[in-house]
Amino acid sequence: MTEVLTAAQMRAIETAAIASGDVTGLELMERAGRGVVSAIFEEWPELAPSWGPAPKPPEYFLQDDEKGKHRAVVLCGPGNNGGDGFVVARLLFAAGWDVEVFLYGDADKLPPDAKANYARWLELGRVCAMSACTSERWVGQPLVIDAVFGIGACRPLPDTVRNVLMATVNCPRIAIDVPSMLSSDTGMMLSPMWGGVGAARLTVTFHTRKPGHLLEAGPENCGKLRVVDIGLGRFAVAHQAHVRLAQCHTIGALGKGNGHKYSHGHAFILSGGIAKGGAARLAARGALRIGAGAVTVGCPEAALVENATQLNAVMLTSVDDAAAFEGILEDARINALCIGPGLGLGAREAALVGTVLESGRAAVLDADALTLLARDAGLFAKLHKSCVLTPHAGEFARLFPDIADRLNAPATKGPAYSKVDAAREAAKRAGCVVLFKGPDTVISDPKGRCSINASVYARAAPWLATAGSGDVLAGFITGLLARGFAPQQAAESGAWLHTECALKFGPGLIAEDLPEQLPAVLRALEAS
Ligand SMILES: NC(=O)C1=CN([C@@H]2O[C@H](COP(=O)(O)OP(=O)(O)OC[C@H]3O[C@@H](n4cnc5c(N)ncnc54)[C@H](O)[C@@H]3O)[C@@H](O)[C@H]2O)[C@@H](O)CC1
Ligand SMILES: [K+]
Repeated sequence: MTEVLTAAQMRAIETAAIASGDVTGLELMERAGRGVVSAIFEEWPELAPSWGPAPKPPEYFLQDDEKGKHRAVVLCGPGNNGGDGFVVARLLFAAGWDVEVFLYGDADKLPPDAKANYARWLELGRVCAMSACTSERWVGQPLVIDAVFGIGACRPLPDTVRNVLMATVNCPRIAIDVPSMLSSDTGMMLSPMWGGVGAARLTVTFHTRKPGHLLEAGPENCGKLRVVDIGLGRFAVAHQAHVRLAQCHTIGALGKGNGHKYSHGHAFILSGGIAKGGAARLAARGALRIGAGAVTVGCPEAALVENATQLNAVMLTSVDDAAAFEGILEDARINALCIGPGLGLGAREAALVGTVLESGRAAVLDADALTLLARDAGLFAKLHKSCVLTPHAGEFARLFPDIADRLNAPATKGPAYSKVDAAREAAKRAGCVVLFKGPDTVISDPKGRCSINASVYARAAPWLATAGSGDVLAGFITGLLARGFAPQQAAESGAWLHTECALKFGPGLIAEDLPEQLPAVLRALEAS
């Protein structure tokens, strides 16, 4: 499932499923609880009930010496996340575990399905108040089930809950749906936790990933992430509101068929002056490798010799000023532009940004071009729907200071404002695609169509944090624009391929390596 759903969308789907008569809320809660227990046993098969000789448990799961039982402590909250917790408690108990349950909140005020499962648990064991969950409980490191808050968490944790969660630091903790101190819409910590003690070992969520699993502090706090199917597949949310996981679009379109080089597009990369050309050259290499038929670097006359010694398949021409560039753009075959990497921030460069935008051609604006846009509202106003902006967090804050402030403000009440919301608002204001970079890159078009390229979990590629890697990304997107990809698809596919190239190379990666991984990555993609 490539959809990523917010809390509100998840609730809408649940409501639609129940209204259809297909399933009750109680049944969904049962499926959720069963899914959590199955995920635990799949993750640690040695804990699953077995008819054979008792397998040796991992060291961190205490076996009660007398009874030989595994031990779990289930921390339940006042909503349906707590309800899932009561189901898990019952199922672990049925599997022969020793289970203790604590509740934050008033049992009389539990929502109906949670209350039903609370009552079922009471037939098997006790429920104590969260304030009675004292530290001796954690001796021997029982399995901790965090069912305090799920998608309903929207403000800082109550002290009682925060203290209990902090005290479980040495225990394996399984978060139901989302770790309780994390906003499922934003991935931001609702309450600070010292030195990562909030991190779960495993998070089991339902139906789809939520933005908070992928954005900001989410990945480092979820541990492993598992998505459990609870049978909501046929209930959809309105398409415009969708956020999807980024993917590579229409890879078939990158095949070269029988065309000649110019039928595969001509990308033009503008460069800075002497000793500043490396970034543009990296972008050019990326554009060429990803499939643009021809790529040209344009630099000031004084930098021609330097660039000529470094470029072969990439063509080179001098662009001393905006007037010269206007002349070059009379060649209608130039169909994608890239400006910003290593560009500089002077008058020549600002004028060039203006020419790029006035040409109406598909264009990637990165690095220094973003700073120039932030400085000049007149330039910003020239952005159009064939542009792609590729800011990292600092550049984003310069371009959209009010949006960045809103994004960084602590959440005190829901619904929270996420990196997805920020990218959408920025794209709408700019009137073009915005690719907001990070390990959790968010790509949005002005209509709010949005995807997340998450280089996290199995796709974590920390080696991408290397000088010049953003220049290559700008080149990838420019190359895809030259091949005729729509801006949103070019940005999304470029970001996805960028991560894949980093994964293919692995540790030790430098920016030059990225384009060189593309042939193998594209071949594998074609084969799949
Ligand atoms: N939506 C669905 O399709 C399904 C939801 N299920 C479970 O239901 C959960 C959502 O349940 P709810 O909507 O009841 O939400 P939660 O159980 O996440 O929490 C909501 C309750 O906690 C309170 N609360 C939130 N933050 C608080 C804070 N910091 N301090 C004190 N109180 C706080 C809220 O006021 C509300 O009473 C999901 O996360 C999931 O675990 C599952 O049972 C299966 C299906
Ligand atoms: K939780």
